[in-house]
Amino acid sequence: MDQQILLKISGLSKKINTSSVLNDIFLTVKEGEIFGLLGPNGSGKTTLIKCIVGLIRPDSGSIQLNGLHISTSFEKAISSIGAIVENPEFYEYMTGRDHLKMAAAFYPAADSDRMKEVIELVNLGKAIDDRVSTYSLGMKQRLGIAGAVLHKPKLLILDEPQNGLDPAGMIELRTYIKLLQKNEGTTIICTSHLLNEMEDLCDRVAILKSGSVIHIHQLKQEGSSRIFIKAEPFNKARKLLSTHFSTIQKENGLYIAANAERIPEITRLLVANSLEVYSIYPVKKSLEEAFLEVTEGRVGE
Ligand SMILES: Nc1ncnc2c1ncn2[C@@H]1O[C@H](COP(=O)(O)OP(=O)(O)OP(=O)(O)O)[C@@H](O)[C@H]1O
Repeated sequence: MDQQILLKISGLSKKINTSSVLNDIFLTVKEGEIFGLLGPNGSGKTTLIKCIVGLIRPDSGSIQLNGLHISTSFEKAISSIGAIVENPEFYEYMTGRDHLKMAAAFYPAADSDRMKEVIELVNLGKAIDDRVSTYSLGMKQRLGIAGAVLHKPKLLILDEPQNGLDPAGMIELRTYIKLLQKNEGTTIICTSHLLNEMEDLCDRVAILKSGSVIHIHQLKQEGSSRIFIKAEPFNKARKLLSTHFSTIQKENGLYIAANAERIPEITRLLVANSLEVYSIYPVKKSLEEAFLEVTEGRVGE
């Protein structure tokens, strides 16, 4: 079944002073997915997030959350969003629990059971009663997330949450974001300039450059545009395949440009030509490859 669209952005543009910071953005985010906004510094990620959460008003275009226009049904639409824009800020002398209590005061649904639930979800354990001054940056990020999901938002937005984290902190953060998606069905939008991190975390990624979406990359997909083949005799296989497909030789195998559905047909072709097939499987295009292709302007979506 097709996933429902939770967030729909159409024709969004924003100028700050005289420069265009967002240019005619079209995006849809599906319910339950982890969606990445990937782009270099200054590409417009934070500005786009600020438009979604109503911190700044776009010049044109529309943003709909669950079918509600942010511009006309702001309060209702925003009530299903939790967000951390830029760094989560805390009072160092207060405990993690004090902060959660303070945030819970805004949400009638955030009772003590929910508080317990979110503390478990981000695994703050006993540290929740320690002062924030004793927390690592990773713990602060997790406390920020706990506060942002107290009201069980449909959509959680995290702006560069990996900033300043060490590799272990990043792995930990990724684990909790994925847990939220799995256990609570939360849809998550996450911005970053870290390509590998986005690849490990997201289901889909939009690549931004100078305020425009230049590519949307599906990471967890069934289909594939390349197939890896190992067959013997190697030279005979290469000659045969290169007459039918665009072929690249790498290590001890061949990559051909074809979709996974063609594997049975290709296997038959190899066998009919008396080749021994040792391996044949689809290969997903990595985010890095897609990123290089679009930023070097070689292909579109
Ligand atoms: N309040 C502002 N005044 C002037 N220029 C701004 C303002 N906010 C953003 N910009 C400009 O808009 C562009 C996009 O900024 P934005 O912060 O959205 O990018 P970003 O992709 O989030 O980058 P970063 O990773 O550095 O936060 C930048 O060129 C920035 O200088």
